[in-house]
Amino acid sequence: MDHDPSLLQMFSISLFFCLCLSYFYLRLNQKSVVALIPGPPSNSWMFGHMKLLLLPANYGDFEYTWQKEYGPVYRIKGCFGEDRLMLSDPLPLQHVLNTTFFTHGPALAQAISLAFDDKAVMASHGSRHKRLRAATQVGFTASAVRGYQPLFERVARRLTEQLEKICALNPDGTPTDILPIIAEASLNSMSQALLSYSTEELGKDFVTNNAKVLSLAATHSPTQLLASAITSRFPPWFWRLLTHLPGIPDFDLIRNAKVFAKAVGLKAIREKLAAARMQEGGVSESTSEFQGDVFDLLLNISSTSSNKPQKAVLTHEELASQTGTFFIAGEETTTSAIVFALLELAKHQSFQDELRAEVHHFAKIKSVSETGFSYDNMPLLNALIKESLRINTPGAAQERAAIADTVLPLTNPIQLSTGEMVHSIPIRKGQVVTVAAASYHRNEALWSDDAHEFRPSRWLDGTAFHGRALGPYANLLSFLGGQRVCLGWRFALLEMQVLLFELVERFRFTCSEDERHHLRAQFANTLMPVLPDGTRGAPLVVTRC
Ligand code: HEM
Repeated sequence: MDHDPSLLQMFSISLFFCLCLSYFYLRLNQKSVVALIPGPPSNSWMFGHMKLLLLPANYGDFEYTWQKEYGPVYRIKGCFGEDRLMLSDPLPLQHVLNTTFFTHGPALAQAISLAFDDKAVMASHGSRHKRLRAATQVGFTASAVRGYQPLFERVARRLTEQLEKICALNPDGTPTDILPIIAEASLNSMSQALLSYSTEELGKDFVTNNAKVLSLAATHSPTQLLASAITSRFPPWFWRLLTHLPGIPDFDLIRNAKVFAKAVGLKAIREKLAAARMQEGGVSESTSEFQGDVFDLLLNISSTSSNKPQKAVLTHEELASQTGTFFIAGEETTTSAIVFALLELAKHQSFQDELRAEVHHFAKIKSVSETGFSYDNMPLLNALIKESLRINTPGAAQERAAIADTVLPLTNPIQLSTGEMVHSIPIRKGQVVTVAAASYHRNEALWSDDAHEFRPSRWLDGTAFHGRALGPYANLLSFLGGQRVCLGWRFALLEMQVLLFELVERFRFTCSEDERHHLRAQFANTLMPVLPDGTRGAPLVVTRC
């Protein structure tokens, strides 16, 4: 039997189109497994759970209850009906952080792209991110950071002098808001250890714009949640273009902050290279252990080398592009960590007394032998830092999105709403997940029944979680982990150790029951203490001891 070739052709084409249509129909209508994972009900299509997650009176008011009810892996609704996964189970968290299947989630990527230079390590991806990380890491290794200790100690002395004056002016013990004071010390630590600059040398333009960008990032409202949910779906070039539109004050601010930060970086590089050239051929004047600040190390001019600039891995342009990121990433996070540690001390007076005894003991050792002394040898000081970072982690929740289809492994199986038990979750490209660091730190299955309590002794009696390693420090997710692990985590820890040591040695911190009751922890970019009127602040009674 003869077939009409044109009929056969038409039949093949129609079959092909039918198959394509069915594929797209099935793909669009195929319910993702994530949609079948149990989670809290939502009564708002527009906001989903985002207001409850990000704008509660006290961070975690809802999230910690959801974790208790649904376990360490559950589904929540994002804005406009989107399904999102909340993760505080170490096994899928490891997959998210340590593999290349995930990148910054859309809202986080948008914030990073707006705030940071596109050559900055935090805003880079793929091979460029790898190269920039490897190059910038040089300024943040254990031995490099040890070299910054005298700089942090100088900042700590200035901070204690400032507090002495406040105590002298305030003998009746009215509370002092310590947040701006610690923020200033943190900025000072950054400028000293990064560039060997005083805060004044950074210039007024840079300091004021930086502060404004930080306070812009610190405001969260329902409207901003919606705006971010919509605009974060646009490609990054679109947001960058937006920041160049003149006449919009917030964009002017963001643009200026980037320009000022880069200018400060370029100025520091020029000055450092000129100073190194002046000493070229001469013997280094430095006899101290100070090898140089972060920029010296990244420019490959340190006092232990011949001071002759050698070929650095970063171009000067690339190094200057990191300035704003280092300041923004390091300043507020460290301020939050130190302020919360002081608030915990104010709430736990007997622990504060024990810690002060330890500090006085080590201060004697330090005064007779700098070499025999290390902040790492102080059990209570380090227990305070770990416990406070666990309970008040500055980066409480971090958004990630899958860049390819993948499968999330689970520690324990989950029963889907269909009744089926699953041991892993297939994830589609684009799926948004939350690395719920704060929930992970309070996961009772890992940290025991008292996970919500501040109990520093857990770090000394072996009851802190010692399981699957997450994060670079104490199994905590405060500095995240994997390829995006915080570049400055050792820097931040030493800064915290030095500042807390000096503060506890000289001052007692207290707060009334009433003030304690009114303080809230809110998360907008960073977890911060907030006063009843919604402004950030941490009023404590500071007395000389
Ligand atoms: C207690 C203080 C600090 C905390 C809690 C903290 C936390 C974090 C977290 C959670 C991330 C990952 C963000 C993400 O990918 O979603 C991060 C990244 C980063 N941090 Fe920190 N940080 C602190 C201090 C610092 C300091 C002092 C510096 C620099 C001097 C710094 C520089 C960076 C940089 C450059 C990144 C980006 C790394 C990358 O994308 O590869 N951080 N930090």
